[in-house]
Amino acid sequence: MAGFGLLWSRLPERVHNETRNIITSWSPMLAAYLNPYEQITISQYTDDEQFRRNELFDLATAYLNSTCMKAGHKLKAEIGSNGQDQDQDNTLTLFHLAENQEVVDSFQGARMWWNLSFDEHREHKLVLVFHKRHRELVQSSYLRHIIQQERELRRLHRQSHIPWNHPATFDTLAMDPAMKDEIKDDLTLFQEGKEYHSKVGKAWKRGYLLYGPSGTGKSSMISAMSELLRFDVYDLDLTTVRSNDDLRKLFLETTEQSIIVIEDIHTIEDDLITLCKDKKATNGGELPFEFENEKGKVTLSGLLNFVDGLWSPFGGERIFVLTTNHVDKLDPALIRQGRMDMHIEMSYCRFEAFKMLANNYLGVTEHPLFAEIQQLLETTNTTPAEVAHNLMPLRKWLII
Ligand SMILES: Nc1ncnc2c1ncn2[C@@H]1O[C@H](COP(=O)(O)OP(=O)(O)OP(=O)(O)O)[C@@H](O)[C@H]1O
Repeated sequence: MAGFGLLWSRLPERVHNETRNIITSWSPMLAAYLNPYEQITISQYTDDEQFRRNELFDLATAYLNSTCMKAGHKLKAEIGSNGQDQDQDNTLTLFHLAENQEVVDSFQGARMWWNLSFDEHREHKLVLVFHKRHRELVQSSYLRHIIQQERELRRLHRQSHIPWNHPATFDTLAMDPAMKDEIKDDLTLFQEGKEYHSKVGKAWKRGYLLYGPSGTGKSSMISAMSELLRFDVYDLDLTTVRSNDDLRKLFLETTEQSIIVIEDIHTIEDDLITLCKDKKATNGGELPFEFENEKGKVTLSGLLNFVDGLWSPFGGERIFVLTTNHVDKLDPALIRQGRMDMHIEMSYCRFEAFKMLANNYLGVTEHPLFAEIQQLLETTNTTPAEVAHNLMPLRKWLII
């Protein structure tokens, strides 16, 4: 190489221009041929217009933090929590790889060198270097192994941290059996609809509006959906959102195959509608499509884009569930067909639902006293939650 460098430095005087051009164009190929290593760069953000977070970067970083941590000499530390009560003394020290710390991983006997650094925009990037002969292994197995392992860990982690700890499934959900089947079929059709959605150019998402009084099983329904599809649940707290941009970031934090829930959507709409009405009054009666809420910048159209899943450029499947006790208060634009594809009324407990609850809680589907209970349920508005709550004392009666 030194000889080659020396020769190169002498070239201007000795070699004809054309020869120089040939050598110049050949030298990168020659260098690539001689260099036995290849590299893959994984940036923190994607290059497309959406400037999304690159999921592979996050998964690979998590993988390195857990798998190769012992090999790193330069680490960064911060205080984290174990996800439970923040006031308890349960803080953890979290370690991360520091910038420019190289770590080596080994996969099926092949060595992989990783380095975390900054790109020209001061965003983080990971560089993976490996021997040429492992190219196939890296492309077809190693990266897939990282993605699968970390997604599974994330799923388990999220499941243990989301407040969605309803154990309900469609089997235990007490509601009209025909409606239950319709919802299950709709969900299954959606899950199998990847090709259809890409063919018609629609985001692969489906919206469900769950409405009904408190205690009729809206949260239980979400749990049943997540159990049926094996999707994660994100319960979004929009009260902390300050702008459309925040809303977009929140959306981008969610992963594919997830159920994004906004509970009590009417409370958010209340803000918007009140302001909307105010503007209407001062705006010559024109109802503006975009307006500011009390916090300043969240707009109805931002909310609509959010539930339309428009910020998901590659359209991984997502389900949006809005719940409310006051369906009449919602803006028709938010719940129109195509945005909220199915409107599901969760209603008071009637006899069919009662029998399911009795089976869940007591293991009985028939009893002489049921006729009386049926009458009672048909003449009162009792929620399934109230029935469930009272089934234990009822046990005594039913067994006599
Ligand atoms: N349809 C139902 N089938 C089975 N159990 C139910 C049903 N509805 C309510 N329950 C029982 O009542 C409890 C509370 O119901 P859930 O939280 O699902 O109601 P909700 O409509 O989401 O109420 P809220 O609007 O107050 O959040 C559940 O944990 C479950 O035990």
